[in-house]
Amino acid sequence: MVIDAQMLGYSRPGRCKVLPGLFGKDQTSGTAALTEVSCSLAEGELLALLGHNGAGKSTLIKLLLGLIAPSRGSLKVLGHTPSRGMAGVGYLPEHCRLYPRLSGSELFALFGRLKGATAGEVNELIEAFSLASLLHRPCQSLSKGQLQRLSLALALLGKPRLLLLDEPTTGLDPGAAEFMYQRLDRLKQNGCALVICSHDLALLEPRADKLLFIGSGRQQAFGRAADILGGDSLRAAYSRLMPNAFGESSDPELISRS
Ligand SMILES: Nc1ncnc2c1ncn2[C@@H]1O[C@H](COP(=O)(O)OP(=O)(O)OP(=O)(O)O)[C@@H](O)[C@H]1O
Repeated sequence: MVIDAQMLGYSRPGRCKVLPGLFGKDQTSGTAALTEVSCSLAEGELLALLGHNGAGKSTLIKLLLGLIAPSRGSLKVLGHTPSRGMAGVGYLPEHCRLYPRLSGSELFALFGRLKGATAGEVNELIEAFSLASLLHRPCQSLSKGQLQRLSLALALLGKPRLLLLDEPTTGLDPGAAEFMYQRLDRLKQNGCALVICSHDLALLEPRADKLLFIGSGRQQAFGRAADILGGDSLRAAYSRLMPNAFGESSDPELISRS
């Protein structure tokens, strides 16, 4: 099993106004950001992580990456308790902050060394992502789509067995988004497990093996896509499972203000 999460919960550390940091180590006294999430993912499967803005999707990704530790429940990634920078896991963040003045070739050299990638592997990625003509430009001069292509190629250094992608197609034109998903399809066929957090339901629908819906930090549904959809479109299932999904804002903070 690539991911095995049981009754996972995460509370943000509380803050004391009089003595800041008083509750810093006592995570149970903070705000619950994620509650009772149970899910699993095997090799070559794609899990679509769905939910409204602020639902807790990125928080779950941070738990899977070992950037934050669960407050409750158990979590294993590739058979281990997740830890920062663990081998076999690639990550494409929503806002990719690469060193702006470094060129693509410098970034490949840097991250390639960190991830133990061979020169052959780097060259394969440069070719697969059509990056050769962009490699000598500082990455701050690249367009959104070019930067996203470079970022995904960098995330694949070290041949990850699990790839986590947070909004991989936001801001991409339809051609660039399709290119991105074609690359992801190929990785999946080669056995890589994928977790994709995205609001682009049309691109996710034909590809997702499993669906995890999170609403206000709480799991609304998890299972095989075919079982959850039951013949519905992903948009219809989203609307059925997530109250106020369309039309009105589903962000509880916005609802309470309206
Ligand atoms: N560092 C932080 N400190 C305090 N609260 C935070 C922090 N990061 C996120 N939150 C809050 O936790 C909740 C879940 O945030 P999260 O980023 O996981 O949502 P999301 O589902 O990824 O949203 P989006 O689709 O908008 O990216 C939100 O209410 C958010 O405001």
